[in-house]
Amino acid sequence: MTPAPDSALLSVRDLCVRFRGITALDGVSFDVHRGHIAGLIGPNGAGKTTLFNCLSRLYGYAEGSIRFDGRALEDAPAHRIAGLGIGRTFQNLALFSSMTVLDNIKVGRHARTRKGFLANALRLPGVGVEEHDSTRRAEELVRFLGLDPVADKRVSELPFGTRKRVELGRALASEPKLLLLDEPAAGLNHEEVGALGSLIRAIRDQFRLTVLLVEHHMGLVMSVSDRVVALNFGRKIAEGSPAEVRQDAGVIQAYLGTDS
Ligand SMILES: Nc1ncnc2c1ncn2[C@@H]1O[C@H](COP(=O)(O)OP(=O)(O)OP(=O)(O)O)[C@@H](O)[C@H]1O
Repeated sequence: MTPAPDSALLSVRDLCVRFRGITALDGVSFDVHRGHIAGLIGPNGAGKTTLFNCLSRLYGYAEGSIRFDGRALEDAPAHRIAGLGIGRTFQNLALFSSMTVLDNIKVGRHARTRKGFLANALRLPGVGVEEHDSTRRAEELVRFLGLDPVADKRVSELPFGTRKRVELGRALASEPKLLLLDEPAAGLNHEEVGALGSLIRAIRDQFRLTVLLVEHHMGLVMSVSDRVVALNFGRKIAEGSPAEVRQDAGVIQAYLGTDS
């Protein structure tokens, strides 16, 4: 049965993560609906990256559960996450800097192919058809992201903003149902942030995916998100439309860092 378009793709329930004495997440629950762009905000140390790391299975959690696309994420090891349909970008870019733009995007594709990265690298039998398909899909992404002029350039030669787009391409190449964006605006200039907002919406519409975005740039989060979840000291302090969360007294207080 095809799920209703507004049903939850991701359900986080009562999530708790502790690191030797620090409670990084303390009973966090929220849903992200299919086709939505959801923003996750909070001051430094609020627990946003910890939550992302739980979704990528890089961190385990002491209590709680995460359901993704109808299955418990606890059952999936970290190396299966991309294959399940969760793609991710990182605060510090995760790219092979001596490889070309096109090849970096193709690496992301290998989570989708049967033979995988190693078989392709070793040119084992049967990789030809998959290789052709991967190249074609990577080229489509290069065009979509406006990276054609630099497709054959090494990533190390490119400006930071362009490298961030390459990382988006790598994450999209695995055809995720859920795209996790970890501070995509960090290090970008004003114009680039404006273009990023339009790009995130275009990605959601073109690839019919769901986006969860951790971001400090309030202008970007509030303009692209359908829903916003706010964390502070590991707890959810607000959830709602961007307008509701922007006006929430607890959120304002958390950002101002004052009780007054
Ligand atoms: N691997 C770890 N070991 C110990 N403590 C950690 C670890 N990862 C996170 N923490 C702690 O958990 C809390 C939440 O950190 P987290 O990085 O998730 O916050 P954040 O909201 O992403 O912050 P920022 O916006 O600064 O990136 C912090 O107190 C942090 O020091």
